[in-house]
Amino acid sequence: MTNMRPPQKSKLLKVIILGDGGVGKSALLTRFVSNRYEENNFHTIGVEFMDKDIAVDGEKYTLQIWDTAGQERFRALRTPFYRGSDMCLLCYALDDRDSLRGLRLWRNEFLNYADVEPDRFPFIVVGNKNDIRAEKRQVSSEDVQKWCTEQGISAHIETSSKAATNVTDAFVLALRQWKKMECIAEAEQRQNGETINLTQPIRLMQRRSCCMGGDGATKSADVIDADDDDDGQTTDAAMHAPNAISRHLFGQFRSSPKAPSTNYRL
Ligand SMILES: Nc1nc2c(ncn2[C@@H]2O[C@H](COP(=O)(O)OP(=O)(O)OP(=O)(O)O)[C@@H](O)[C@H]2O)c(=O)[nH]1
Repeated sequence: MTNMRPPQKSKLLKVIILGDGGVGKSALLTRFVSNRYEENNFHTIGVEFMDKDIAVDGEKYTLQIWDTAGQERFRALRTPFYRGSDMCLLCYALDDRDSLRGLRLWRNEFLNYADVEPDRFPFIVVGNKNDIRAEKRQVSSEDVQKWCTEQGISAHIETSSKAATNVTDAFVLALRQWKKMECIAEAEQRQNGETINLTQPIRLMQRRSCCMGGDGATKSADVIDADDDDDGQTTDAAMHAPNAISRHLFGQFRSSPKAPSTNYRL
């Protein structure tokens, strides 16, 4: 006999990162999962995913994060992988005004192929490259706030994969948005008198299909505990590079180099 609770199983959640080519989606994923940054990244072709364990508010999650090709010509390669996503990071670069405007198309493309309810799906907006010099910045906090309000998105955050700023926070923010949506869905189910399966996340959205990577995914060796900090903020310094990381590619790379703030208290 023991009083010990059985080890808590972590929930597997599929996260998708969308945005124009070159805004830094792959850099964000690499920084989050393996705490590395490369100046000369390759364009993604198709999609690739990596897993990362994270603990938020005392609960464990495995985030299966899908990085997609931002270039228009790879549309057909990326869209089949949208279904089954639990949350979406819409990513733009702070030195590229057009990449913020482009998020409307990204959101529409996602809604179209993922077949989810627009008002019930956890989107967050991520402004990457906030390490750039002030004179290079093309998007102000007011611009992004206005855009988010127009689109009905309640959370945005600025990050820098290069300087390792707010990267973990961006994923925690998305996770908290997902939890918020789950709570709303659960409350609605209760109101409607439906049976709630407490072992499963509540799904308002169309569910995942063949695109999940399952057990074959390589996971980072370390676990981020987003609750560790005294002030409730997560920090990238809390991350450690894992021993062996590999990406699961659903396309290939081609080798051509390319050229903190949030509205949300975590
Ligand atoms: N200054 C700065 N540059 C960054 C940052 N993140 C990425 N970059 C630069 O932006 C380039 C493109 O980054 P990627 O991560 O490949 O962009 P992507 O959005 O994945 O691009 P696609 O694969 O074409 O969709 C990198 O090679 C870096 O030079 C950042 O936080 N700050």
